[in-house]
Parts: sequence; structure tokens; C-alpha cells
Amino acid sequence: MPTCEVYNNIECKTNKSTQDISKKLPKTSLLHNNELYQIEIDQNLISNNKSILIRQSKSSKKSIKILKSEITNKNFPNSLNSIDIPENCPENTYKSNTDVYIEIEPISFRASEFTYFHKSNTTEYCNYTEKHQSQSIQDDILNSSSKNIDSSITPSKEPSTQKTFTVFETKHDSISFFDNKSHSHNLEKQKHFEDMSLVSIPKTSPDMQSHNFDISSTDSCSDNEIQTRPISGTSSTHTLLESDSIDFLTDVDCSLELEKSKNQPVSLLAPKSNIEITDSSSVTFYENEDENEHENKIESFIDDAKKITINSENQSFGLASNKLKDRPRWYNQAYVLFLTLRQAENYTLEKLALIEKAMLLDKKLSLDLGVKRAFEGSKLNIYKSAKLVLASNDENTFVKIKSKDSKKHLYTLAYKPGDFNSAAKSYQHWMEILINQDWPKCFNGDKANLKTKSLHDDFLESFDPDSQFYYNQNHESDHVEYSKTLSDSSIGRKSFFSVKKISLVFKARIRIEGSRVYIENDSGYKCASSLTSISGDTPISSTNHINRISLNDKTPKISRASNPYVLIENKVSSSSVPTNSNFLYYDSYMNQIKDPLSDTISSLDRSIKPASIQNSLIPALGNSGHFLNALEKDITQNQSHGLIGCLDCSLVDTHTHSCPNINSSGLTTKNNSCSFILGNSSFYEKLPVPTKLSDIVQVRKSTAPNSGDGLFATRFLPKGIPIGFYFGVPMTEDEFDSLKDRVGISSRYSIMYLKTVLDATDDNGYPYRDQNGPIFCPFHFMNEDRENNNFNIVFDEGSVVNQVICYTIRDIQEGEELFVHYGFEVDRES
Ligand SMILES: C[S@@+](CC[C@H](N)C(=O)[O-])C[C@H]1O[C@@H](n2cnc3c(N)ncnc32)[C@H](O)[C@@H]1O
Repeated sequence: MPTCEVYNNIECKTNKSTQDISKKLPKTSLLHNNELYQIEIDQNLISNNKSILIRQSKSSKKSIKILKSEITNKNFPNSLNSIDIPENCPENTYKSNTDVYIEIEPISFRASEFTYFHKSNTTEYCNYTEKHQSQSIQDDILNSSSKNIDSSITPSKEPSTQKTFTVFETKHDSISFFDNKSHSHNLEKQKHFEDMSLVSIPKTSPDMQSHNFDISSTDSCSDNEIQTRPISGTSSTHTLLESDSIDFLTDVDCSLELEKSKNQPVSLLAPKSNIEITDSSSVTFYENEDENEHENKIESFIDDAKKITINSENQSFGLASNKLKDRPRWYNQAYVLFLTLRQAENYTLEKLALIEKAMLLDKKLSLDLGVKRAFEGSKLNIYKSAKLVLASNDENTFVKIKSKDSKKHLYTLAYKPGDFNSAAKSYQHWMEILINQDWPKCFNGDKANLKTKSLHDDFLESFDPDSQFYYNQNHESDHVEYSKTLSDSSIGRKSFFSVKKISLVFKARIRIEGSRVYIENDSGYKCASSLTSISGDTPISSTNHINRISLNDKTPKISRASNPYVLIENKVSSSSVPTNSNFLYYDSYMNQIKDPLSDTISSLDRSIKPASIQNSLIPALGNSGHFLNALEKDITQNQSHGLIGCLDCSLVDTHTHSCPNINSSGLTTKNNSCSFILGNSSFYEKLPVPTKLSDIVQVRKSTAPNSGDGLFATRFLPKGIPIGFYFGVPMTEDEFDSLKDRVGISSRYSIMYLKTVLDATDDNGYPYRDQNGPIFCPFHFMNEDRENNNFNIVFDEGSVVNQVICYTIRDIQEGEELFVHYGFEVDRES
């Protein structure tokens, strides 16, 4: 025993007296993590008492763990093999009618290792203690991996009656039982080990002589215990099963190797019928010791069965968890549901049937791939989570349909996977709408109410109306209607819609400091631009604060009439503005707000000459980070046109600032509004509206070195407009890998829409070049500007599934090459 000094005020109490065992402990400074110290508790204290209390006094600040060793062991209670006393923990009580040794281990973290020793008598224990002192066996244990524990713990002089085993809790929250006497009966079990109560050491001591190792007896089994009991000669039983325990088998890299007699079945048995066995409880029995040799595996699901029997003719086998890998990137719940529908007739299933089938498919996939399932947990949870995925429909993959006759909800796919004709039809349909309905607005500077953002009405038409594959023909197709939950934003850029939301959130500031303007929102200010004066007037001074606009959706007065926007109005000298020019709104976002815009325009003072009174609108910025960033970027990039503004001072909080300040700096106020200019201004001539793709773009040799063809603008393209769609036949990654991946040069042209591959090439894997063919998509020829890392086009996810819209993100002049960022390459291996 080390010299003991006061340490942590550990008390050991019986029902009759208290023994301060602190003084038996070494000085605090001598203690290191993972060191074990054994304290012999006074025999007198214990002998006549059934109950011993060990506690850490409240004043102690350190967390300690108390470990107990027992000398005579037979009646040592099951659950009391260790006591962890965290700070301020209530008293822990345990009973013993035998001598007790207490080992106190200082720990700096919870759940470090501990040992539990059975010894047959005091003498042996002393031997053991000696060994411990001289060789620090416990240290070995604590620092070693589970593999070498059983060799390190074997005492040198071990009486034949000695029963020794170690419970070892690793830092990885698992626990192993070792029969350390006989390696041939190397019983190992690991378990998720959240709290120590899970370890059960049986009343009955293992019979080492017969090499039957039994650390369990069913009558001592509580619900959350794990017991292992290989029984020689007849069968081996592994008794679990709480859902946690099952997880341990499947999710942890663990193995339970059982000695088994020839031709005897092994059972996996749930002790209680009311224990729920989770659906994730797949267990693999390996006939071969090498888990990695999957050839001879016998797999079994534990579904509703409480017992699994596996017959094997081999001499030995292991019960091992699959070494479950993480799922590949594409394998998730939505994908499993998608695949299930994909395999269904007409791609349609009733909701519950869909979920049931998805569960089965998930099982199969997870086994095939050796990965964890996408759906885990109890059936109830799986239902819940599948319903959630269907309801949120994040990727617009599913369409909910409802039969009038039936209250059941049917789900179908929003597109026909892998079908060129249906993809081509959709593409042509989108192009038609774009060209005929949107381009006239886009190229006239009136982008409000673009059809691309409100193709809702056309949604049904856009989905293969001939075959109507999305109707389940067997389900009264005449009575099937799309549910109202169908997204409004069926086509077009989502931000078109989100812009509308801006009108509900208003909290912004525009601040002028020196020659800079700051547009602020709650998250801090953003530098917007340098200020220039109007028509050569003196620069705005730093006293010219434009005031806080403090509007929010709780502000009752906000209505269209009260104009919750900062109005930005160009107010430049007429000489700088080409007369008769058509002004394009400064910012594309402005033009996407239809109603407020028209209201606002009509309320503006139009007395100024037409050439200089073109109006734009900036929504009050508020939470519209999107807009704010766009604005900031626009201005700081110092584009050829700028923000020319008029702040409607009716919105300004006049308590803090007032408009006259602005006036005094040379800016004008008129009708309660004040004007300022940010950056430069420019105006655009009206150009004819294009009517076909070849009116706006052309494929020819790229300016990027060694990059083949590229795409060029054949006329001015204003910023922020949709100029086309990136055509591709939607398919799963699996399909693409097997059908197209190495066909021609398909990989160069195919892009991902969320988790779907859009295959942009023909059967030979080459892009469609025939301008008169069923598909010609010039955007297939857009390159990346890798040298300058620049781009003027972005791919934007349309609201219709698998729709990729090509947007201009800045004004593009005639002759400019169009560049896009392809985005990250997808590693389909992972
Ligand atoms: C969608 S295609 C673009 C059209 C392609 N240049 C052609 O001639 O058909 C994408 C492929 O073009 C090539 N590419 C695109 N940008 C490039 C660049 N900056 N430098 C070299 N090759 C490029 C790459 O081979 C890429 O896989």
C-alpha cells in the first residue's frame, strides 16, 4: 500500500459507524489519472455489517471514482462492481457480507477504465496486491488495449480455484468481458457503455475448470443487462435485447465469439416479449472468424421475431456486427423513398405502402452495401421520419396526389426518371414559356411577374401530358387531382418568390459617413459604396446621416400605401441620360417585386423630366441578406451603372435624424424625399426582344485556352435574367454510373441537380449539337474561366424538379464569352 494521506475526504460508512478512509489514500499530488490505489477497509468496520456506504464528502472538489475489490466473492451483488462518485453525487450504498477493499482512482474525466477482480481468498488477494504494487498491473490494464488485458492480468501464482476476470471499460465507451484464464474461451463482448449500470456480474462464479464460462444467470437479468452465455455441448445463447443493446451489436465494431459444438444452433434471444427490437437490428453471423470474409456470412434480421436460430455446421463461428461503413453520400431517406417509388407501378404508391416498401428496400440496400440503414429506430420512428421527408419534399421529388374517392394519399414521382422523351418535352415546354412570355419582359426591363417564376398553371402540362405517367392509372386516374400542397413556385428561381417576403421584414439603416454609404441590418453594417454628389454638387458631408428606417412586421401602419420601401430614384442631370432611352432597373431584384413596385411607381413624383425620373425600388433591407449582399456586391464592384436614389423620408425615423441635413449637403429634398447617388449611372438602349436561343448566344471556339468550344453572347444581355435551361435527362447516380459514365464524354457535360444526375448527352455520350434536333442546348458548351476564376452566368435550381436555369449575374455585352462555375465535381465513389 502506498502511504496514505488525506485525500478528498472519502468516507466509508456502515450503518453503525463511519470510517474516514481518506487518510489511507496517498497525497493528492501523488495521484495521477488512471492510477489505482487500494484501501483496505477496516475489518471491524465491516464484519458485522451488511451495508457499507462510500461517499465523497460534499466539500471535495475533485471527481473521483471508487472501485471495489472483493476478497470472498460469491455473494457479491451484481450491480455493485463499481461506483462512480461524481462531484456532489448522492451517497452510494452497497452491501457486502464480506471483506471489502476499495480502490480509489482519481479521474479527470468520466468513465475511464476500471477493473473488477474476483479473488478466492485473502491470501491470494495479498499476492495479487503485491503484484499490483510491483508491476502496476492495473496500470497495464488501464493503458492497454483490450487485446492484451487478459494476458496482463493473469496473476503469476494462480490457485486452481481462482476465478479472475476483468471488466474493462475503454475510453471508447465500450466494455469487454474477458475470461482471462483460458484463451480458448476468450469471451469478449463489447457494449456501448453510457452508464455503468449496464454491467452485470453474476452471482454465480464462472466455472473455469470446465471451460464453461458463464457470467450470467437469467434470473439476475434486468432489462438493460447484457449477458453472454456460451453453453457447451448444446447451444449458445446470447441474450439481449434492448434496442440499445442491439445497436451495440450492429453499430459497433464488435465481435462475440462463441465456442460452439458441432451442428448446434445458436440462438439470439430476447428475454422479454415487450422489449422492442428495433428495425436496425441486423446481425450477421460469420462462420469464419475473419469478419472481413463475407463469403460465409449468415445474415439475419431481428424484426418481430424474438428469437433467431442459426444452424451452422462449422466448428466455430463468430457473432459479429457488420463492419458497417457510413452510407454513401447519395444514400439517404429521401433517396430510398425515391427508389421505392421508382420501382413501383406508374411510380405511384399509397403513402403507407410506400413507407413499408421503403423500409424493406432500405434493409436490402444496407445489407448489399454493408452500410448503415437510412431509416433507423423503431417502426414508429421510421414512419414518422418517412412522413416528414415526404411532407417536406425538399428536393421536389415527390408529388402528392389524392383520389376523390379515397382519402388515402398517393405519392408519385415528379418526373420520369431516365426518360429522354419526357425530359426533352419538359425542356421544350420551359423554353417556350421563357421565350414567349418572359423574354419580352426581361429584355424590356420589365421583369416583374416573369412567367418563369409563376409557371404554376403550367405545371401539370409540363409533365408528360400524353402518358400522364404521374397519374396512377389503377387508381381512378380520372379522379386523381394534385393536392393543394403542390408548390406554387413550380418553375423559376426560388428567390423570385422569396423577394416577396422581404416586404414583411423591415429593419434597416442607411448611414452615410463621409463619402461612404452604409446599409445596415441587424447583423451589422455593410459598406455599400462611395458617394458622389449630384451633378457636381459638393460631396455629402459626414453629417448627412440618412436615418434609421425602423419598420417591422409588427408595425401596424405598414401597408402598401405607406410604402415600406426605400425608394431609389435616379435623379441625374438630363444631360447624362440619353433621351428616349429605356431604363433598365438597376437591380434585378427590384424588378421581381410586382405589386409594391407598381404601387410605388404610381406614387412617385413624376414631375421631373422622363429621362431622369426612371424609378427603381429597393425593398427595405431587413433580413433580406440575399438582397443586401447583392446590393453590396453590385455597388462595390463598381459596375457601369449605379444606384441612384431617392430616400423616401416619410419612412425615416425623424426622431433621430431629419432630412434637412441631407438637403444642406447639396442633396435635394422634395416632397418629403431626398435623393442621393451611389456610384455611376448608366442606361440602356432598348433592344429587340429575342425569340430564339440563337438570337442571344452562339457556340464557337472558346477564348479559354485548350477548352474546345465555348458559348458567346451575340447581343447585350441584361443582368439577372434567365436565358435558358441546362438540359439533361434525370437519372440516379447509379444509373448514370452503369449506363453512361464511361460512354463517350458524357461525364464532361452531365451535371447534378441535387442528388439527380442530369445526363446531357446522347446515347453515344456526346452533346447534342444539331440545332434542328429535338434538343439543342447551347448551355452545354459554356466553359469555366479558370484563369480568372470569373463567371457571368450561374446555374440556379428551378422550382420545378430537375430544372436548372441559366441566369445572367451581370450585364453581358455583345461578344462576351459566357462563363459559369460548374461547381464542385461530384465524387460518386463516396
Ligand atoms: C460542359 S463542357 C463545355 C464545353 C466544351 N468546352 C466543349 O467543347 O464541348 C465542359 C468541359 O469543357 C472543358 N472545359 C471547360 N472549361 C474549361 C477551361 N477553362 N479550360 C479547359 N477546359 C475546359 C472541360 O473538359 C469540361 O469538362
